[in-house]
Amino acid sequence: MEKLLSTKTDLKIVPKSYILPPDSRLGSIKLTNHGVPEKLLQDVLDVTEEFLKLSAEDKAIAFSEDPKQSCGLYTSIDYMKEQVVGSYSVEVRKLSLCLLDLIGKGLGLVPGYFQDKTELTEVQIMSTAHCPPCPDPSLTLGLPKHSDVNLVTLVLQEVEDLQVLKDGQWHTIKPLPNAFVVNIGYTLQNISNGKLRSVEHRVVTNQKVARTSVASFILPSNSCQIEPAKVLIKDTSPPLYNGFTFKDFMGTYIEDIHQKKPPLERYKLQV
Ligand SMILES: O=C(O)CCC(=O)C(=O)O
Ligand SMILES: [Fe+2]
Repeated sequence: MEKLLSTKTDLKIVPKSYILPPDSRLGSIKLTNHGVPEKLLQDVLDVTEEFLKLSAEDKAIAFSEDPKQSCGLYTSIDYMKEQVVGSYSVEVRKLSLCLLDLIGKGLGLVPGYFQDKTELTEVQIMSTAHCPPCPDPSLTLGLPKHSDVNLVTLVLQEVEDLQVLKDGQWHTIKPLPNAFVVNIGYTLQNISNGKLRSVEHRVVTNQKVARTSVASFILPSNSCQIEPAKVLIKDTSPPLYNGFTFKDFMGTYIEDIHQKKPPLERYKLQV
């Protein structure tokens, strides 16, 4: 994979095992040997944990109700920390786009499908989730059950509390050292005309250790039109979903999540 990052357009070197189907067992891929330096992975988790250990007053300085407001304050007081988070976000974006190239190849899309239409992968959001040890894990979750709204999410995790739902059963995704967990989001499910499916996941709590994870999401711009890729539509495989602008989908996604409805259901076509 290291080679891939520097020779992105030459996909002939990709071993078949990197191309679809990913992990058909659980619908969630563990990505190793990806070329992002191990030290950078550890450093970004360390910087995140340091931030979370700050006092509530210090963290409040970086707080904003506005989701468009970036949290630059903490890392910008320290050049080294800014470098870590900056380099990490660049590397993880490169890797995500590379992965989307491979997914596109696996689906039979034209080379560069995700990157040539720059609007499709214009936005990157990084988030962190922190769960302190919980005296009674049966009483609460770290993150409730959901599927991601975007194209792909790369999660760094060290503690095994991430679970995915498969055939009505929750399965724990065991962390592998220096690996990313890759989750497919609803936007990619629509583009792939259902060939790839977003996976429902949640984070449970545990009694013994605190857990911190760092997730990076690749999303379209708000005005981007999302629809099943034309090359995937044939007499034998009609479109499964209506198109939408990403902004409209974000709105209905939030509404449907609150009402516990599957967010792509209202866009489904009768076939
Ligand atoms: O913390 C994790 O392992 C998962 C995070 C996640 O699912 C999310 O932020 O959407
Ligand atoms: Fe998620």
